[in-house]
Amino acid sequence: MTSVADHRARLVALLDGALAAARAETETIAPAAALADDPTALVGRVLGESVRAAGDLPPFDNAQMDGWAVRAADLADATPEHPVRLEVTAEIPAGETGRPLAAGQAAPIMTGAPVPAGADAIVPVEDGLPARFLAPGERIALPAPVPAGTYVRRRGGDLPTGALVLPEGHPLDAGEWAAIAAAGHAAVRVRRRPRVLVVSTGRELAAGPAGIPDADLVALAVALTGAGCAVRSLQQPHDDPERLAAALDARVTALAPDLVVTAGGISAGAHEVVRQALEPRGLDVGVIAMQPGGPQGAGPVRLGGRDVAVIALPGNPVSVLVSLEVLVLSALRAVWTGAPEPAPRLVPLAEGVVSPAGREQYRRIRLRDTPTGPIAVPVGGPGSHLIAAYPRADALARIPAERTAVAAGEPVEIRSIHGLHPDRPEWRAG
Ligand SMILES: Nc1nc2c(c(=O)[nH]1)N[C@H]1C(S)=C(S)[C@@H](COP(=O)(O)OP(=O)(O)OC[C@H]3O[C@@H](n4cnc5c(N)ncnc54)[C@H](O)[C@@H]3O)O[C@H]1N2
Ligand code: MOO
Repeated sequence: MTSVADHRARLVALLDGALAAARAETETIAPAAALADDPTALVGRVLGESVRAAGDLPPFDNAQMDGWAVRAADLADATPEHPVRLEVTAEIPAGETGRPLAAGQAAPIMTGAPVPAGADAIVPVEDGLPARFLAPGERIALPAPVPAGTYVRRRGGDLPTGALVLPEGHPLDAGEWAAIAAAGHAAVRVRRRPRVLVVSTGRELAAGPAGIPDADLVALAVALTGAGCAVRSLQQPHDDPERLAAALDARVTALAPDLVVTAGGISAGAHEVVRQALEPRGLDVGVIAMQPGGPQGAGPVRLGGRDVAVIALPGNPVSVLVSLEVLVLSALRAVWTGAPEPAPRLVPLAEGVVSPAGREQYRRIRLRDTPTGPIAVPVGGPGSHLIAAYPRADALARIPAERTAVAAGEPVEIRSIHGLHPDRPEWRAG
C-alpha cells in the first residue's frame, strides 16, 4: 500500500507541472491601488520577482526619539551641576527637513524627522531641563554628555540600496508587504494565482429524505482560497459518470484551471462517480496507508481536450480536511513557495488511542498546557464522518502506521491546523 509520504511526493510532482504556468505568468500589483479597491487582492500572493531596495532604508539619518538634535561636542563638559545651555532653534517635525544646526544650538526634533546637517546626536526630551520642548530663542539645559550617533537611525542601517529584500517565490504576508513598501516599491510582480476548480459529488447531495448538506465543497474552497488560489466551485449532486465528465469538460474549457480537486466517489461502492468518470481518462485511484483519507486519486486527466492535474479525495468531511492538511496543502506549499514541512513537534497523548494496523492515523487533538508541559487531548473519535468536533481541534496527532495503540503519556508528532487562527479561543458545545 502506498505510504502517506510517497503519495505526498506524488502530489508534489503533479503540482510541480500543474503550477508551472501560474509560476511563469506574473502580474503587477500596486498595494495603494489594491487598498483603494480590494485589499484581499494582496492576500495569499507569492512574489514573481526578486525585490531589492530601491534606495537606502532608512532613506536618511533620522531621530529615534522625540527630543533635541545637538552636536555631541557641545555637550562634552555637561554635568548635572553644570548643564550646558543651548539656544533653541526651529522645530523639525517628521516629514520636514530642518535648517543646518550651528554650534551652541539645539533643534526640537520629532521621531523619524531627518537629523539636520551639523547635528550628530539626539537627546530625548525627557532628559532636558526642563523636560519639555521650548520655543525658538529660549535656552534648553542639557545635563550630560552623549556620544555622537546617540538615538540617530542611520541612513541605510536597515538595508542599503540594492540589497535583497525578498527572493522570487517568497509568500507575501503583512510583514513582507511592509518591507516591500518601506524599500521603496509602489508595485511589484506577483505570480498569477493558481486557478483551482473544486468539485463535490454524489446523489446524497441532492435534496430528499436521504440527502445530506454539502460540507466538502465549502471546506475545499475555503482551504484553497486561504492558500492563495483563485477557486471556482462545482457541485455535482448525482452519481452519473457521463454527466460528471461532461460537466467537468465544460468547466475546464471555460475556466482553464491549473488543478481540479474533487471529493467523494472514489472507493469500492457500486456508484463511484469520480472513479467511473475519470479513471478511463487517466485518474489513478487507490488506497494509501492513511486513516482517515485512505482512498485517494491523482494524476493528469483528459478534460476539455487537454490533460489537467486532478486530485481526488474521499468524501467523508474529516477525510477531506485531513487530506487537505497532510497532503494537498502541504504539497501545494512545497511547490508554490518552497516552504519545508514544519519540523514535527512531540507532545504526549493525554489518553491512550487505538489505530488501524498498517495505517498512519491522524487524530484530531487539542493542545492543553499542564504544569509539566503541553499534552495532546483527543477531540472526538477517529471516525471520518465526525465533522462536528473538528473546529474544537487545534492540531492533528500522527499515529505511525506500525502502531496499533499508543498509551497515555507516550509522545506523538503534532501538526497545527487552522493556520489562520492558531490562537483561537477554546469552545465547547452546550
Ligand atoms: N467496501 C469499502 N467501502 C469503503 C471503503 C473501502 O475501502 N471499502 N473505504 C471507506 C473509506 S475509508 C472512505 S473515506 C469512504 C470514501 O468513499 P468515497 O470517496 O467514495 O466517498 P463517498 O462514498 O462519496 O462518500 C463517503 C461519505 O462521505 C459523505 N459525503 C460525500 N460527499 C460529501 C459532501 N460533499 N458533504 C458531506 N458529506 C459527504 C457520503 O455521504 C459518505 O457518507 O468509503 C468507505 N467505504
Ligand atoms: O479513509 Mo476513510 O477517509 O477513514 O473514512
